[in-house]
Amino acid sequence: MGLTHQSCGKAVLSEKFNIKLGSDDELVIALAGNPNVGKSTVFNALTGLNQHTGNWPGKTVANARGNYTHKDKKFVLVDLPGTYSLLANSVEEQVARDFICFGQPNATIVVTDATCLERNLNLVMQVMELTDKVVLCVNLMDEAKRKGISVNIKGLEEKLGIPVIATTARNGSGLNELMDRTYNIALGIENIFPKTIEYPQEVEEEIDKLSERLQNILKDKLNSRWVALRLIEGDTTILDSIGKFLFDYNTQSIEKEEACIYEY
Ligand SMILES: Nc1nc2c(ncn2[C@@H]2O[C@H](COP(=O)(O)OP(=O)(O)OP(=O)(O)O)[C@@H](O)[C@H]2O)c(=O)[nH]1
Ligand SMILES: [Mg+2]
Repeated sequence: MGLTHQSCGKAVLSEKFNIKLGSDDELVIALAGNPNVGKSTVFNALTGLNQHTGNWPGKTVANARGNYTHKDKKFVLVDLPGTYSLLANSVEEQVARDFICFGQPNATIVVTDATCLERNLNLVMQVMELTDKVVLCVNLMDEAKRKGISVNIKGLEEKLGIPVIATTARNGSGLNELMDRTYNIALGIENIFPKTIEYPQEVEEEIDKLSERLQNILKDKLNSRWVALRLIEGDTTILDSIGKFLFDYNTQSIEKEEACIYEY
């Protein structure tokens, strides 16, 4: 058997990401976003920790983690490195991708810059392709206001089908609502209808064929449609990560199962 019971779920968090949950009902929240959009500022405000923040990109290169309590629940918040995509073009992208894929967070908050939202939405859509437990935090609202930019938060929420919250993390504005909506998504309280991306028919047909085969291997451990898309794009780094996080190294079955993906 390639998939081991122990290497799934909470055990993966502990063994592969060194995140030990205090209790079984503790919830894990990932904090993703482009570089320099205020992720660590949100992280510090929520956890009371002092993750380094500054005015230049690329400071958070490993996963920092902290805790906060909201209402009756304890949360572990994981501050991911800043990335423009999840396509594993860099170490940062791979670290962020692997955590969202294999850490199985109960929700992922994507922090964005209100002054250049369009560029930031690329990552939001990529995260939405991977998981439907997404919360969009539109940060730096004070800067947007200063520049005369207004953001239609309700309109975004309707178009994307996920919670969208305006924040100015530097002064704490909007963070309570961010925690409320994240709580709802993590616990499945709020009904959401995340927009799905549909590709041209011939691509969709290939996705269907490949993801059906992947489903047999991945079970429900990872979104097989998303993996199929990565493989169609020629990104095979996901196979290394699947081997590392979901399967035992050293088993013949993984070789057989990976070979079966490659054969396709
Ligand atoms: N004006 C304003 N500045 C903010 C806000 N949030 C964060 N900042 C500032 O933006 C800069 C970057 O913030 P960080 O929290 O380090 O950003 P980050 O996304 O963690 O950056 P990386 O880890 O490099 O990806 C810092 O100077 C923050 O003080 C905000 O809402 N308004
Ligand atoms: Mg940071």
